[in-house]
Amino acid sequence: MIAFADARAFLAALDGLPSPSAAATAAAKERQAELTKPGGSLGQLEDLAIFMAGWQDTPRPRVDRVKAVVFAGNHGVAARGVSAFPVEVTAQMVANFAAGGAAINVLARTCGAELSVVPLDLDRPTGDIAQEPAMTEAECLAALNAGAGVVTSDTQLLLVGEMGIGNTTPAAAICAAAFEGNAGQWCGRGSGVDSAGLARKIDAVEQALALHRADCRDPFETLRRLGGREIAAMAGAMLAARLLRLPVLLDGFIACAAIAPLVARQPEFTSHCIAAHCSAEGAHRLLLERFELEPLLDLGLRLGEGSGAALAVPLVRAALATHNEMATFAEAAVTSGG
Ligand SMILES: Cc1cc2ncn([C@H]3O[C@H](COP(=O)(O)O)[C@@H](O)[C@H]3O)c2cc1C
Ligand SMILES: O=C(O)c1cccnc1
Repeated sequence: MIAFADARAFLAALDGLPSPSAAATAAAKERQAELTKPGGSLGQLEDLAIFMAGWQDTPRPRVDRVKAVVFAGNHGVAARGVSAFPVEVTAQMVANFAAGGAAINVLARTCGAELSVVPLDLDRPTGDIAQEPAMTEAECLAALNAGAGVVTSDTQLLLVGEMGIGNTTPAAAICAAAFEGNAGQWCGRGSGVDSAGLARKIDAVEQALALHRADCRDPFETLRRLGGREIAAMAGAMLAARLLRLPVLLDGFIACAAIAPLVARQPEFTSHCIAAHCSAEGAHRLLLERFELEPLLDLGLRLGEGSGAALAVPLVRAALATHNEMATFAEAAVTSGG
């Protein structure tokens, strides 16, 4: 199990990221060229199969064990009226996840992912980022480790989602700190806040940046000052996945914002990640551009919970099924091209 002893260990892990297997990548490319289709004709499905082969270190990758984890947290900044919904909804949705009635329950079932939900101190909202750091060092480390600790090496594909009323506000602040730009550029309507609420949100992010930006020297400080428990947990889980060489399907704006400080420090961080979709929250596209990732799907989703990641699982399954089960030119006695 991955755990970080302190902030330095977390940062050191980022500086020593493992790479995919070059041999398995090359073998999977070779197999793709032998399958009964014009080379490249399965487009991104071919890339997905080769990507999975590299990270699983096998020319015949599999997706039998898909794990979805949803982290939940509450935010002090939500008291500023930055969301269309009241903070109680976070805990109510956690109960809904337990009862099986949320979108992610249905989508995880549909895509054959095992779902776990990790509520993080819901009765203790983080500090209001417009006034103080969201978390102490100990709280941020605990959240990172709560995320890292759920990632196990028997998983073949990881989906990371979140639930936290108000969390598009810290997500926007994190993006601005990691990648520059002003508050307005990174703020959208989240779960549907009205124009007055959006103005309060931009104002909160501006205040948070004025207060913390100069101290956001490294990804730990950015997550601690501007993030939230579920956001830090997502970052911890996606870093642990990398250390265990597990591929990750990235969900929406908040999941991507969670790793924005890691990518700003280590641009190569996302090489174990697939952008499952592009959210309707406008800043998600900006973030994916910064990550240099092309989303697989663009369905107008703006939900989070890992919903977009779950929807991309069938594409990964299809990519691996074609890769593993198609006949080669030799097997099918089909004449290959020059
Ligand atoms: C019922 C409900 C279910 C959700 N599931 C995910 N979110 C999404 O909306 C929230 C972020 O938007 P904002 O920053 O505007 O509050 C997060 O909880 C996110 O996961 C939900 C929101 C609601 C209301
Ligand atoms: O893109 C997301 O993940 C998102 C967008 C709006 C609200 N909640 C989540």
